[in-house]
Amino acid sequence: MRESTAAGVVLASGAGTRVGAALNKVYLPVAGRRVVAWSLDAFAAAPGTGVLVLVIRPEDAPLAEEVVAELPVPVEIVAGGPTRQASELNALRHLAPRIADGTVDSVLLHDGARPLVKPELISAVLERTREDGGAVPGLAADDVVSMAGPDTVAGPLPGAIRVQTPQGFRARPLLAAYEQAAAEGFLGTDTASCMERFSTLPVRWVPGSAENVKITYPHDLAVAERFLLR
Ligand SMILES: C[C@](O)(CO)[C@H](O)COP(=O)(O)O
Repeated sequence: MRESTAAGVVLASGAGTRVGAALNKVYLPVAGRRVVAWSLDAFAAAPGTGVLVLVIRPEDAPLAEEVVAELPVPVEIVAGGPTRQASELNALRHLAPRIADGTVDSVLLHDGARPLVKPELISAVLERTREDGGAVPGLAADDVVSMAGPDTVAGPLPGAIRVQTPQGFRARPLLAAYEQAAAEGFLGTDTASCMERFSTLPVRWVPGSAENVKITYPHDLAVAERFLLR
């Protein structure tokens, strides 16, 4: 019988303009390494993700090569597209032969800009993905989350959670959903938004981590550095 594994897909093909740096934010240094090196390392340490893919902007290829050369496991580099949706699709098409033959049974997609993800969270998402088909990490909001009008609030959104990555899905329905989304020109905010629209898989949530911050603004780098050096 053929062995199946999960694939970790780390997305590093965004522009990251909000951080205000000349360099793609995932290659900025934090706690002595580049941001994306921390993210990839967590996947390398997680049991069960036997395939690792890094999705890049072609112009970042020399930096990406430098990062993957220092990792303890092989990383497959794939060129991203103009949107997150297109980059995810490129990664899934790259994996398509292994998805078709069952070698890759699940795919976990992760923001390269979340360097504090822990192998334990990756494992929790993978376990729930294998059980139910789809899983994301979520954090209950500490503050009230309200719908905002132009200058008023329209009441709390009950049960709101903050969604993080990695987001995991069974590989075959994931690829099928992304192909259908591409045919219909759909642009999602994250993997779950595409799956909610184009698949019948439930998207479960597992407890995320307050430390699993996303580098979006300059101050996020300082926060991440403090956590990583601890
Ligand atoms: C996927 C995500 O991390 C969920 O919170 C988030 O949507 C990514 O946002 P970005 O603007 O693409 O960094």
